[in-house]
Amino acid sequence: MSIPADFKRNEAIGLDLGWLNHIHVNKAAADRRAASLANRRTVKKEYQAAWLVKAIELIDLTTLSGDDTPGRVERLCMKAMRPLRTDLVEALGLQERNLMTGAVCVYHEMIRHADKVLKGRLPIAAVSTGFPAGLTSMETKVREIELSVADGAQEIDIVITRQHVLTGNWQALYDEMVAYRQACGEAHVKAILATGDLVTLENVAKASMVCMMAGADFIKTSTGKEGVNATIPVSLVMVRAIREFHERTGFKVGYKPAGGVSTAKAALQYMTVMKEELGNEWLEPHLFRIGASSLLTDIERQLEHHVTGNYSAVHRHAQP
Ligand SMILES: O=C[C@H](O)COP(=O)(O)O
Repeated sequence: MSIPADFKRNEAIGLDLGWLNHIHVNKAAADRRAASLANRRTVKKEYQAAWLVKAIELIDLTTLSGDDTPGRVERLCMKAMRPLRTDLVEALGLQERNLMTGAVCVYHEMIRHADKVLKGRLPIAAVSTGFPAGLTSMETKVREIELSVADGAQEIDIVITRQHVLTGNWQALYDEMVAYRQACGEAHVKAILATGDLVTLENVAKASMVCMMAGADFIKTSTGKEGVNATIPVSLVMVRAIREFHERTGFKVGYKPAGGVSTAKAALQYMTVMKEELGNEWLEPHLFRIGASSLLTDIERQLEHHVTGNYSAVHRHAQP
């Protein structure tokens, strides 16, 4: 992932409870705006193909299953480095682009297997801090981050302690996020809010803001394991928090919807949210990722349809 040379990484600015108390979310308005974005006619033909190619570069290609094996992770990494079949790359004129996904995302135990294949050509993101529930001890969680960084993860996807949000204990959320960011060192940290557990959009907005105040590089919706994962209304609330944080502090924080984003159409919707709410700068991998295990397969099918006019069966596309 290339980060612009003048990019200034977010840092802890202190917990501002006054700012937090002024955060309110109009749910009806967020739902209406989300519906209008979701129903909008998306870009067509060549433009759509270009957006889908771009979407590939934004994917954190993910496998987070209890039955993950070194072999599966190695196949995932090969796919991340060569996400499209050669005939499609040629037909789309992408030979010079060196197309790859944004990163791969795995459990700690799989970092070294990913590293064997990727050899630094793509970032490895490791989920951490007792993913997905986040209910191990603080000491264990911080150590887990340190071990993943030592094994070669350049990005750490932490899960927040949901009870801090549900009980309004913003100081505790701030403190844990500061500790995680510190343990990450140079590795970038994505704060998974597990929005499906947070009950209200106002909680989502406040948790987003506290994590950014504590130095999160990215805020991310979900682990993929909650009952409800990424949605457009939640995304609107989170990207608007990012916009407000940028306006007030000058820091640019990234966004990662994750969980259940499995179709090209959904990817285009999330890209539209980013473009309309934050602008083109937030359509680059240092500020936007889509966490997904099966999205790439659908994008490849849609691009094949663009090239040949036909859809192939899902099983014809190499899957990790
Ligand atoms: O962080 C990424 C998610 O765990 C992936 O979820 P998914 O398998 O629904 O695409």
